[in-house]
Amino acid sequence: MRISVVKEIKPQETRVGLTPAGVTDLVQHGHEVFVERGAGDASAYSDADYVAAGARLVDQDTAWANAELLLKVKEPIASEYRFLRPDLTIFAYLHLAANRPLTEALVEAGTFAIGYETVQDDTGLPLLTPMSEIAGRLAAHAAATYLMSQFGGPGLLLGGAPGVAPARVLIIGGGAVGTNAAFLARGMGAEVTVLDTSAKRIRQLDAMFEGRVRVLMSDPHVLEDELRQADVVVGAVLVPGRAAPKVVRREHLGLLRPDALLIDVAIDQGGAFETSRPTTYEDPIVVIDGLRHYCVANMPSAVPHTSTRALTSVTLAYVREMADRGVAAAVAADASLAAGVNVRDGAIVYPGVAEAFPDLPSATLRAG
Ligand SMILES: NC(=O)C1=CN([C@@H]2O[C@H](COP(=O)(O)OP(=O)(O)OC[C@H]3O[C@@H](n4cnc5c(N)ncnc54)[C@H](O)[C@@H]3O)[C@@H](O)[C@H]2O)C=CC1
Ligand SMILES: CC(=O)C(=O)O
Ligand SMILES: [Mg+2]
Repeated sequence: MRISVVKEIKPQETRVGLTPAGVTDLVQHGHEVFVERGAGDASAYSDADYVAAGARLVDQDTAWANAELLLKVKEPIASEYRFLRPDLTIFAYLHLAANRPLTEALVEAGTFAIGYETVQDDTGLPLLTPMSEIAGRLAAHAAATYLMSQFGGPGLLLGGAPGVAPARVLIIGGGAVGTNAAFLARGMGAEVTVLDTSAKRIRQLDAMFEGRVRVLMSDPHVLEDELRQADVVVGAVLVPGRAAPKVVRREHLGLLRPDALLIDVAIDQGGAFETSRPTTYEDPIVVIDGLRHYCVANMPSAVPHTSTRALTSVTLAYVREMADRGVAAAVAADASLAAGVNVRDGAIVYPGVAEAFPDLPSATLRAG
């Protein structure tokens, strides 16, 4: 199969969709791999590394034109829509339920679109989890940084000091993001509370944290009480493939301290806070209703050396499966991969996306 890797052009996106080791693997399986010049630079992979691994270097247009299967990290942005076509499969984070223009573009082009974030196996979301783990850890870094005076914060040290109270971090959603944010924030000495709505998950977290983190079942009263006390609130909820539930509503903001920091990691699915708007690393914080919101939709791009490796380590097996069998046959044979299919043959086939855009064409995913 002809597989292409393009350079990410979303602002400040530094990851790349395949490492040179991944190229070697695919070439050994008899596939042709095209890599856009410079695609790996920010992840410390040079063009020479890709050539040594067996890839052919090409320009952007050629990479898109040659591809049967196109690997990316982030969703295509508007200037890339012109490359979408029916005989193309795209494998990337798509987050379509929060992105109507891209959903329309994929439907109109008839592109076969598989979102990393909805591939689902019996362990959960294997292609989302590594980036969630990284983003969760980075959320603790962001909390520590933006509580400091020099970064516009109230001047609080996350872990406090001997005899002085630590900061209070409220994490809403105790999955991969929430757990990793909690571990790191707790490790830095913060007083951490995690809210979730799944009794099963709450039991797991309770056992995992052994009393070092408060783990509470969320309900409207608990949420309001916790918001009143928080210095930092982290949005980390997910209902796979669907637009994020708006857990913190505009009217809740009045409960918060005026210098509280809101970090909405769930922004890629539309955000867990009603007031959130996506930001980038160029300007991560936006002040809305007087409160600082940190809403970077590609947090792992701050650490591309870590996150590019983590991403290829989980995507490669699926890429190899599609390349070896053909995309349609691989999807028909593997229910985990089939769960990743969001748009196919000009119709939305992922229920959570169809629900977000009821007026766009949708169909039930068929085998083959
Ligand atoms: N901004 C960024 O750069 C990144 C964002 N993400 C996003 O972070 C979000 C969370 O991802 P994961 O932790 O992997 O998901 P997950 O599925 O591991 O965890 C989500 C948790 O939220 C809980 N939940 C659902 N509805 C809730 C509600 N109303 N109140 C409280 N808890 C609720 C679930 O029970 C679950 O435990 C996703 O939208 C994901 O795409 C992930 C990686 C990077
Ligand atoms: C999950 C995702 O959207 C990211 O890593 O940027
Ligand atoms: Mg994202």
